[in-house]
Amino acid sequence: MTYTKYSASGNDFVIFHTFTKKDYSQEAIKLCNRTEGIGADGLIVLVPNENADFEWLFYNSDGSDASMCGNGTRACAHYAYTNDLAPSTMNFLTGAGLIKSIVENSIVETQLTAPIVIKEEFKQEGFTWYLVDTGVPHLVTIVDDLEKYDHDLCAKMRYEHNANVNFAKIEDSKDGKVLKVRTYERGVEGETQACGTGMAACFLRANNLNLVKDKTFVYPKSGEELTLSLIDSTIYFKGAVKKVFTTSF
Ligand SMILES: N[C@@H](CCC[C@H](N)C(=O)O)C(=O)O
Repeated sequence: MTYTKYSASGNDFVIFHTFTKKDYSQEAIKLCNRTEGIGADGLIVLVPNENADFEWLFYNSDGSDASMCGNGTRACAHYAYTNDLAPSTMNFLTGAGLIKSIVENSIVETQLTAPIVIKEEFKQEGFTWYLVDTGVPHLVTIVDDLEKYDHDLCAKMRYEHNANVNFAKIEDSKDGKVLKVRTYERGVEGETQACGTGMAACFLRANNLNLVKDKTFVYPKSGEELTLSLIDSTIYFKGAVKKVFTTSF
C-alpha cells in the first residue's frame, strides 16, 4: 500500500485511497505511531462514493474515529486533486456531512459545516467556557496568557465534556486583532501543533464577542498563518498544506 504524509499547519496526517470501505482503526494506531509507524495525528482514507467526489474515513491517532477534521480536509483535498481523484473544487462526504474544499497550488480552503453552539457560556476550573460543534465538539476559553494552558486541566475537561479543549488569546498586529490558539486534541490526548475545527471554534467565540472581525488571521501552536472567515453564518478556513513524503510497504 502507498501512504502519503501531509502536514497542515503542523497537524499531520497519513493519507491513502482504496476501493475497500472498512474499519481502519487498527491501521490508524499503527501508522500514526511516532516511534514505530509513519507518525501523525490522524489517518485519512479516501473511498469511492456515488454521491460525491469521494468519501473519507477519519481516525485520530488513538484509533478513535471523528466526524470531521478541519486541517485534515485541507490535506485530503490536496491529496485528492494531486492524485487525480477529484477536481480542484471538490465535495466529499465526511461524518459531519458534505464538505467543499478548493485547492489552489499549496493553499486549500474548506467550507466548514454549520456550527452548533452546545453551551453558550459556563464557568469551570476558574475559566469561562464556550462549547461549540464545528464538525467536532470544542471547548473554548479566551485568556490573557496562553501559558495558562494546562495539560491536566485540558484532559479533565476533555473527558468530562467529551470535547477538544482550546485556549485562545487575542493579540494586536499590523493586520489588526489576531487570534493565537493552543489545542488539546481528543483522540490524540495531547496538544497538537494545530487543530482546524478548534481554530474555527475560537474564531467563532471571539467574533461573537466582537473581539475579532469577520475575517481574521489565526495562529496555532505551529505559528503558521491561517485565515478564518465568517460569511452568511458559514465559516471558511484557509491555509497552506505540505506533502511531506510518500512511501509504500
Ligand atoms: N485536528 C482536527 C480535529 C480532529 C478530530 C478531533 N481530534 C476529535 O476527535 O474531535 C482538526 O483540524 O479539526
